[in-house]
Formats: sequence, structure tokens, C-alpha cells
Amino acid sequence: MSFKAFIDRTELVSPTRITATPEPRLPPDARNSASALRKFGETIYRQVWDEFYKWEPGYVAGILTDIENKPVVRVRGGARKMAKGMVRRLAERTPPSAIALDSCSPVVVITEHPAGGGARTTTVRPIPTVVLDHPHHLPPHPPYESCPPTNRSILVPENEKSTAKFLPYADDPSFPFKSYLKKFSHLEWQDEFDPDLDMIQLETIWKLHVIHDLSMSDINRMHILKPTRTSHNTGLLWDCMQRDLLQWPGASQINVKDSFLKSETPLSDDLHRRLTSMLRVFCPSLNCLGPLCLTHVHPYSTLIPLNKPRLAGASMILSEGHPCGPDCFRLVPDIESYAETLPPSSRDPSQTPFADILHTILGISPDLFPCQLAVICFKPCKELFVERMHLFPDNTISPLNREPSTGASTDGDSEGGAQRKGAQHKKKKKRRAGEAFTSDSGSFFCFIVHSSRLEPCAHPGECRTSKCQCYARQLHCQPACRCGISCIRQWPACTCQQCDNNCSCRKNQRECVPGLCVKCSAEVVGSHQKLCANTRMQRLYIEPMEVKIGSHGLGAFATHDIAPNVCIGTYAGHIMSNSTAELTGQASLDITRHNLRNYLFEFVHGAEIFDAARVGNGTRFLNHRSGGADNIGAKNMLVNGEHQIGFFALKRVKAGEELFLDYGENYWNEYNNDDDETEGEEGTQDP
Ligand SMILES: C[S@@+](CC[C@H](N)C(=O)[O-])C[C@H]1O[C@@H](n2cnc3c(N)ncnc32)[C@H](O)[C@@H]1O
Repeated sequence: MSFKAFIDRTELVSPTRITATPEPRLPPDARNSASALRKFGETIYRQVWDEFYKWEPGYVAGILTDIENKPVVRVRGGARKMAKGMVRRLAERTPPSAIALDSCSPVVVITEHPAGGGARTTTVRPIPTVVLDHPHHLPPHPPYESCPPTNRSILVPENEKSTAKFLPYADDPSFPFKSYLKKFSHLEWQDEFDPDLDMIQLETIWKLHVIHDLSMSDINRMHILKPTRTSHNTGLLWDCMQRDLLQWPGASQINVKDSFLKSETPLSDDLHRRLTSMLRVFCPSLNCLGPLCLTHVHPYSTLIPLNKPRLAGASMILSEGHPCGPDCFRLVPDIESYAETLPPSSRDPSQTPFADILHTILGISPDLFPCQLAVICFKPCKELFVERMHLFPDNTISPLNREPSTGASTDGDSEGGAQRKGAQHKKKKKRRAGEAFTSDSGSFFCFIVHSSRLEPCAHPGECRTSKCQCYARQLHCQPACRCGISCIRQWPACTCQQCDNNCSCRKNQRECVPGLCVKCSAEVVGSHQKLCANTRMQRLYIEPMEVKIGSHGLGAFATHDIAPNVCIGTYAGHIMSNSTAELTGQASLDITRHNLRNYLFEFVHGAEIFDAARVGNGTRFLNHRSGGADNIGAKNMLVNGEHQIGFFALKRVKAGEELFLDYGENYWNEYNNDDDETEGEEGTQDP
């Protein structure tokens, strides 16, 4: 055992803190002038730069001296002699039949360094040679790709499409590396990357943002540093979050690694920007409640738009609905007299933080009902109603903006909205459960949709005009659309209590929608028995399966009986969309043709490819059989606004049976896999 085999860059060799130079002050008018702002940024950048390079040479010299004084392994003649002697002594104690100790005998030398310093001890142990009687009974393990498990697919960003990350099979001359590299325009290892520079820039950003109160967009406007964030997973802040930072004592604030790196925190008193920045972090798909998800495209949105009210206060009072409690605004007989009892100061945003919160919320969502506002603001709704009336007096609500009938919310979740829409429903042909506008669920064999992710719509007004992208594309609205689940374009919920093959959602290759499919309790969490069977994919459920040597290399085997039609899981891997798939998919084919193992799953012909070569779950081990010998089928399912490939049992599968999928003809033709698809005998091994 030898220590210090590598240099730990996080180790503090010289913890001396450099005394910081006095901080320059931001000139009062600098925020309004691009050149003044840039000049100030350059001053801070220069200051940080100088501080860093005052410290860095000493730090590096410290490491070099450390290496020189404490070499990793020093083999001296004396130690070698001692080791030989120990081997001899050990051999004397061991029966010669077990160990043939000649000059070729393998030994392991263990050097122990006591933690508190002091003399090292060296032990030499022989490695016994075991002779196997029947080596031909132990065939080599079939080749396989190491693969970190994932239950969610990872979207390969557009900007990665033409970048080769590394050279696969670099030590194998038979790999066509020239043709492989030609498929990329950029080689990642040729990028100049200086972690010191990132450190300096990060510290500069920290100072500009935290000490001088400049926003990230102000910092980016200077154009002197790398962009702080260009998408949810690109930019300097993201890059720095992905690695351990150098422990530079001059930048101790950065070492705290707090929310500064994790999100672009806007100024604390700017609630509107803070809400926007929070929204950016969370995924727009309701299927995905984790921050910074890797599956969905994050629109790197600008500020949340501010909206005009469409609903007069009088309409709110007249709208149908139950009072939210004894203090509800609906129960106040004379609202004007009540308003006079309230202190005027609570209306001034510069006086109270509460007024600021209320004004920001009403700016974004002006027609939110007072009863809903009460939940957010912890105030009685009648008080909030009065505040809203002051902010948007009825005579200022333009008739053009106004809702045609009684009050309605643009958010689609108010009681008023539900009532009005109910009236409009009558004029429309009533849709039955499961009756689709168009076949937006697509199908695995009919290539209808061209992207696995349907973007949620977000626009003022109802989803009845081409302003709504769902309307324009003749698709149903998704649970994540801003119109809410009572929108007319939402998928009509199923009416079954236990979803089987007759479930209208399942028939249309959709999973049930929590909150919409109420009869089957799609939203229920907890006890396994009660869970809706048509929500397995959104719950990231994977049927337990054993991966072991199968009919062709490794295969997946059932660990217990599986009933017909049961969903056994979802295909997960890297998703390469459109043009990304074209190039990266072609490059993946070079690897596939070389190792004869193809993990590409085409979602829509020529549009999207799932590649489980480097990340995936047990379903990547499903081997191919066709003509009725397959027991698993693939279906393109719409799962909370996202198309996913689900696997379902085609027949009863017994515990211990290998799971087989029919890959389809294209798989073998297109990828020109040399192996034929003749069904091998179970248990036989693919060469
Ligand atoms: C999705 S992977 C299946 C898992 C793979 N057996 C492994 O060891 O990782 C697909 C690859 O398995 C092999 N394979 C699967 N079914 C096969 C079949 N019926 N005939 C020949 N090879 C097959 C081929 O190498 C194919 O490219």
C-alpha cells in the first residue's frame, strides 16, 4: 500500500491568506453606461488576477517541494534485499508443493506508512498459483459495455452533437478511428481549458455580483468573462459546479459553494427576478419534479411576463363558488366600508415587504382569485381583495381585456374559469373519455410525432386560437401547460377505476394523468396495490430482472412470473434529437459495428434516437427474437407530455425465462449488424 500516489489539488500546502487589496467602489452612474460598467469589471478582473498570481507560484512551489521531499515510492537496494529475505523466510514456512518460489513467482509487496509518521514496514506475500483441472469448462465472459444505471433518459444537448469527447478503442488498431473522428467537427481534448482562469473569473463574478450588487446580465453585458450561463447546463457557473474547485485562500467565499454557484441569484429585493430564476431551475415537465433535470429542454427564459387584469372585482364577487372561510371576500356585505378600516401603509410596496410580494404576484397573475392569494400571502382574502381593487380599479380594466362572460381566470385554475368554461362546453360537441383531437400519442410503427417532448403551452387567453401551440399543432394540452387541467384541450380523463386494456388512456397509448384521471386515482402514492397500473412509467417503475449470460451475450431474465400486458419498464439512455442524432448516431454506429452490440433504439424514424450504450437500465439487455418467440413488446407511450418507449409483456412470462423483444427488420438492415438473427438456443452463447 503506498500513499501519495497522486497529488491532491485540494490539499492546502500554504494556507497563507493573501491580504486583499482594498475593494474599488462602483461609480454611481456605472449601471447606466455600458462602457463604464465594462471598465469597472476590468478593474475588478485585474485585481483578482493579480491577487491570484501573487499566491499561485508559492502554492505550486510548495507542492513541488512536497513531492521532492516525500517521494511516492523509493526502491532502494537495501529494501530489495530485505524483501528477498522475507520471501525466503515465508517460503520456509510454506509447504513447497503449494508455492513454487522461483524467480518468476508472483509476489505482492505491501508498504505501510503509519498515519502519525515514523518507520515504514514492508511485507512481501507470495501469490499462490492455482492450477485448474478443467479450464475449458469456464468459457470467457461475453464482452459487455460498462454502463452506469439511470432511470431517466439524458438529453444530449445540441451543442454536443459535433464534439468528440474521447477516442473509443484507442488501443485497438482495428477500430476505424479516422472515419469515426470525421463525423465530428470538434475534438474536446483540443479545447484549451485553464482551471486557474476559471477560478479567477469565478471570483471576479462573485465580487461583481455579491459585493457590488451587479446582476448576472450586467456582468454578461461587460463581455470580458466567459458567459455565466448559456443554457441550464452550459456556461461558467455550470462548469464550475461540475468539479472540485481549487482551494485558493484568496477566494474563500467561493469555497462555501452556496447558492451562488447553483443558481443565478438575483438581487434579494427583486422578487420578480427571483421567481423567474426559480422557475428556470425547475423542469417544465410535471413528470419531473427534480431541479436541473437532464431529460428535458429548459427554455432559458427571460423574465416571467407581466400581465394585464381581465377580470373586474365586481365579476369576482358575482362568480360562482363557495366562500373559502368566514373571512371570505364573498361574505363582506359592504366592501368599501370594510376597505376604510384597513391601514393605508400596507398598500405601499416601498413600506412593507408584504405589499411587494402581493404586487409582484398580481403583476404576473393578475386574475388570481383572492382566496388563492390568501394561501400564498397568509392574509385574509377580503384584505387581499381590497388591495387588488386599489391596484386594478374596475374602471381601469379595459373592456378589450375583459372576459366576455362572468369572471374568468387566465390561469385556468380559478373557480370563475371553471364555471365559464363549463358554459362553453355546452356549445361544443361533448367529447367522450379518450376521444382524441388527433393521434398525438403516435405509435411505434406509424411515425407521427417527431419529438419525444411536447413543449407546454404558455400564453394569455384560452387554447382556442393559434396563439396556443397545442391548438396550432392539433395536440392536446399537457398537464404542464399553463392553461391548467380544466382547459378544454386537455386529454379527456378515463373513467375506469382499475385501468386495464380497456382504459381509454391506455388504448390511446397514454399513461393516466394525475389530477385528471381521478377515478383510477392516478395521483395516489404509497401502497403498491392501490396504484393505477397505467402510471408505471411515470413512476419510473422497472420490473425486477436479472442480468446474466443469455442467448446472445448478456440477457435480461424475469425474476418472478409476469402477467400479460404488464409494463416492465421504460427504455432509458442518451436521447439524441434530430440533427444531433444524425451525426452522433452515425458515430455510435461505428462503435456498434466494431463491437457488434447495438443499443440504439429509434424513436421516430430519422428524428430521435435513444442510445443506451453508456447509460441505461435493465431493458438494454433485452435480446431479440421474432415470430412469436418474443415475449416483450415495445410501445410509444405519452407520459405526462413526453413520449417514452415502454415495454409490456406480450404473454405470461415465467420466473427465470429470458425476456425477448422483436427489434424489427430495420434494426438488422440499417445497422448492418453482421450477426444474423437466427434464434439461438437458450443458454447458448453468442460468439
Ligand atoms: C440491446 S443489446 C442486447 C444486450 C446484449 N446481448 C448485451 O450483451 O449487452 C443488442 C445486441 O445484442 C445482440 N443480440 C441480441 N439479440 C440477438 C440475436 N437474436 N441474434 C444475434 N445477436 C443478438 C447483438 O449483438 C445486438 O447488437
